[in-house]
Amino acid sequence: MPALTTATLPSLAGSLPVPTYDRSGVRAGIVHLGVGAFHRSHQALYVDRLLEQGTAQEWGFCGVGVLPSDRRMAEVMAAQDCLYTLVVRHPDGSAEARVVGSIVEYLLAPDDPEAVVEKMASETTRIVSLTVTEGGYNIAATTGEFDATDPDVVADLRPGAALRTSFGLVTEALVRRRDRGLPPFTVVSCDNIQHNGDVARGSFAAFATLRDPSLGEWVQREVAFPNSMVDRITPATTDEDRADVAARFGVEDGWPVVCEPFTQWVLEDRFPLGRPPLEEAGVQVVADVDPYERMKLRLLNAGHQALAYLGTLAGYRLVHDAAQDPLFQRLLLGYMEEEATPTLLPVPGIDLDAYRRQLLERFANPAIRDTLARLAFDGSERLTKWLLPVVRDNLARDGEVRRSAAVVAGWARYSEGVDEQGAPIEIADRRRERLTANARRQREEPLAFLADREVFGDLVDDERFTGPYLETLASLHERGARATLEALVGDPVR
Ligand SMILES: NC(=O)c1ccc[n+]([C@@H]2O[C@H](COP(=O)([O-])OP(=O)(O)OC[C@H]3O[C@@H](n4cnc5c(N)ncnc54)[C@H](O)[C@@H]3O)[C@@H](O)[C@H]2O)c1
Ligand SMILES: O=P(O)(O)OC[C@@H](O)[C@@H](O)[C@H](O)[C@H](O)CO
Repeated sequence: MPALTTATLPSLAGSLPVPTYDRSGVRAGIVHLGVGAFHRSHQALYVDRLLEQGTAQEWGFCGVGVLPSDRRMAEVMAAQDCLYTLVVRHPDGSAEARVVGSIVEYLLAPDDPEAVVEKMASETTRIVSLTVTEGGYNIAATTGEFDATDPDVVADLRPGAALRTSFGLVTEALVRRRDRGLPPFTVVSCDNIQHNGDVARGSFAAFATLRDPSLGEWVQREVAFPNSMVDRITPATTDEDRADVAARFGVEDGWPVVCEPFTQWVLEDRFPLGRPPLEEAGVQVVADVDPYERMKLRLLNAGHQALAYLGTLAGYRLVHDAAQDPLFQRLLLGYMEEEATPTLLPVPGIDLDAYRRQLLERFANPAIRDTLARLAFDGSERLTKWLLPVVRDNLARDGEVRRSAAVVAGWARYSEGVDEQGAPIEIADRRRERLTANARRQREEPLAFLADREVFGDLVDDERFTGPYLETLASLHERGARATLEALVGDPVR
């Protein structure tokens, strides 16, 4: 079976679509930091479509791995000439795939930070895009301030340091451009954060200010950070996925990507140095992304949080298994309709009822085999940024918070690190030690988990929230997740 490389593309063309454009003529006008599953199922595919249409030769990607853990990706990228297979899986079990060619270079920053900085500083780079996860912006959960105490950030501020962080690399590249009389590139965050462009601006400007206050002002003033909403459920690739790609499409790919059919990208049009004609590939280019972001983060991503912890406690491990359970469908629909939706802004062109129902179907897609563990990863960076804003908005308007409180109580119970059968739960969270220590005290001190003000702010002081929270937590301890949910969600799915 042929391994995926430029040389084998012609022989693969009979089994699946491969790039028909001349990749050697594609220039990397975009440097992307954080080439993981999502970048490869989403942004890289949109540009791949444009390359097929012949309208983006200046806009290929140079991928960058910022962390040492990106070494495996660097090896696969090197072995496969940056090519990979993207597999779209439908609920009926059918799948289609294509080989994506829009990433034309890849650099691993820990091996050669200077090469990464020079790539971004070069005149041909006009956009730097990011999928570095919610934690990648170093924003403290409750203060919303940049965390300058992070050891890697501190190291990157030392003159002459081998740069380790996105902040260090991007800022150094901006300084070089400024010194060379080149305009700054546009920075596009594609992470799941409300106002992701504004948050990126805040973090990069805060880091630049630590280097030199006038540099921080310059970043604030001169660098464009458009906001974006991005959506496509993309699980982590498994060995079964690799075997499936080999069996179905006859190609040996070291790191294919699997995703759902749905995809959406809503983007603000602030690109002083230009951009690819993304609307020709299906991107919605709008003046204000805020309503779209809010809708997606509060319905989809907070909905994922509702499945992650309570679903695991109820014995599920895969997202679709939990999402097909009528109890969870009622929980999700009730949360979305009665708690999240009243906190949304009007969303142009979107029928929210249809959107919610489509979400339930997307979650229930059995072909994706997404894991609850992926959704539960780093809950202190996710649940806090997606679900807690819904709670705070509802408390401000005297709205409903019962289901949100149950989800937080589910997270508290989950953080004890032992499931209802006594088996260990692996807590993967940067604040793991604190979270588990607090959770393990809560049988004696029921508010111990919620009292962590760095994570929850002053929610612990509001009885309208602590009331349903404590009730659910006690029920989870006494009766378990299923019985708790049965008592919580009454209405059948309409
Ligand atoms: N997977 C999805 O379904 C999906 C959908 C929409 C948006 N997103 C966004 O994309 C992000 C990445 O998701 P993914 O599925 O590609 O994950 P992934 O684990 O496959 O890849 C994450 C990448 O980010 C890098 N990274 C992590 N922390 C970093 C840091 N502090 N500094 C620099 N780089 C860092 C990793 O090294 C890796 O390259 C998510 O956190 C989310 O914000 C994901
Ligand atoms: O990727 P994260 O860690 O930000 O969040 C986990 C999931 O909720 C997320 O990846 C969704 O699958 C995605 O946002 C769908 O577009």
